[in-house]
Amino acid sequence: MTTPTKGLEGVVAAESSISSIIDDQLTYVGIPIDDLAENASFEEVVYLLWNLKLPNETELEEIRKALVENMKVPEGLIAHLKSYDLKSVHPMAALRTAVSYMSLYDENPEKLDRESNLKRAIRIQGNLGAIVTAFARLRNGEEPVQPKPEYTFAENFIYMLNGRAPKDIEVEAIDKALVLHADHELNASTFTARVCVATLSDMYSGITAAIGALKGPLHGGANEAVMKMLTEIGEVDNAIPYVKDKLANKEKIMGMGHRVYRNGDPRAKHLKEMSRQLTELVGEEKWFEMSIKIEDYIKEEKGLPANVDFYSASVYHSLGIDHDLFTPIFAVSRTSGWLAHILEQYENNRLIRPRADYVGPEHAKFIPLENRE
Ligand SMILES: CC(=O)SCCNC(=O)CCNC(=O)[C@H](O)C(C)(C)COP(=O)(O)OP(=O)(O)OC[C@H]1O[C@@H](n2cnc3c(N)ncnc32)[C@H](O)[C@@H]1OP(=O)(O)O
Ligand SMILES: O=C([O-])CC(=O)C(=O)O
Repeated sequence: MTTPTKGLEGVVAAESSISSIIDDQLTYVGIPIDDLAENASFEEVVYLLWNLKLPNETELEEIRKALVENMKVPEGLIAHLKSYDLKSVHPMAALRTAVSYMSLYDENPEKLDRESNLKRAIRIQGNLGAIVTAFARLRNGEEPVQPKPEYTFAENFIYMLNGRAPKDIEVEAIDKALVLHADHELNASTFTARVCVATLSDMYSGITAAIGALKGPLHGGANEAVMKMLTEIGEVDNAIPYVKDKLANKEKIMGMGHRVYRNGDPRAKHLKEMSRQLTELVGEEKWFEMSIKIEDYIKEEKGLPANVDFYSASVYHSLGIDHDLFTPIFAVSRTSGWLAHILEQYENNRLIRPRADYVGPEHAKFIPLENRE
């Protein structure tokens, strides 16, 4: 048996037409992420990822309407969310459970043809937005807000979170963040989703598994951890002593480093600029200034770049979003990518089952219970 590659680093485990990272450049279906971040709405990206082409005007309007329709919060789901211990449960745990619960209301989740799966994908994508916003409101003692038919996905997300009309700058920031987080080749949560559905399990199982993988602080959970770190640092002058201390204790600096990018995550600069603008707008420039100091120091000392999670933290914080909702927002966006990969996996499926290099004891004897220490 060959020696395993720790963490599967550099291992090519699938063919995919959805997104690529080549020479530190990210594309969705061949389109550079910078072009999408500057010009595309989240709905356009969702359509692109699922159909491998940009939508025309009619197709775009159709998918926008279908997503909004599915952002309506089903009564049963609200009742289910209300049954959680809302004050103590983490929203990622709530989301993971709620998506699994959704499958109970699908007439036949095992019907896996593309048409059924595309309908299901719309339902899952829309409902994700509804679950996160409804959960956020319910735990504050507020009733969930239903989506407005004329709004985009990003507009509705903000509206359903805050219960008031979204501001232009909020829509710009959330739409951009949703576009930037939508897909990322074979990251840990997407791989998880593909492994899960490659057993021919259903889409809800794939998304539930993926949410579980995204939740961890080495992956999507890092954005919440970045804000925890910035809050602990408190003031700009404390930033360098804080990270020096962490590095001296062999602790990781959240939002820094990446398995694939060596010279920088191309998504980070868009969020960095958004963070600059938003922190200035709310008069809390310190979060941006602290972030720059940390980014420069870690680049200099460790040669590590800031990843997508780093500046998204100060962006969401400036929008007044609760810190534990940062990763759920990532999940709402990445669901579009997970669904695209699930569709792709079903279309050319083979069970994913690697081998392990056994390093445990050999020729061990069975000891009867009464003789064990
Ligand atoms: C959307 C996303 O998922 S983006 C990633 C989000 N995660 C984070 O921001 C968490 C912080 N970053 C990390 O933990 C890592 O950089 C990862 C998980 C993203 C990538 O990890 P890997 O490719 O496995 O690198 P690994 O953890 O093996 O680190 C390699 C070396 O760089 C160091 N290193 C990597 N990231 C960091 C960091 N953030 N802070 C300090 N040191 C780091 C490691 O300590 C290790 O050093 P060593 O060789 O002296 O032991
Ligand atoms: O690709 C990765 O390993 C992590 C990442 O940046 C993402 O999922 O967006």
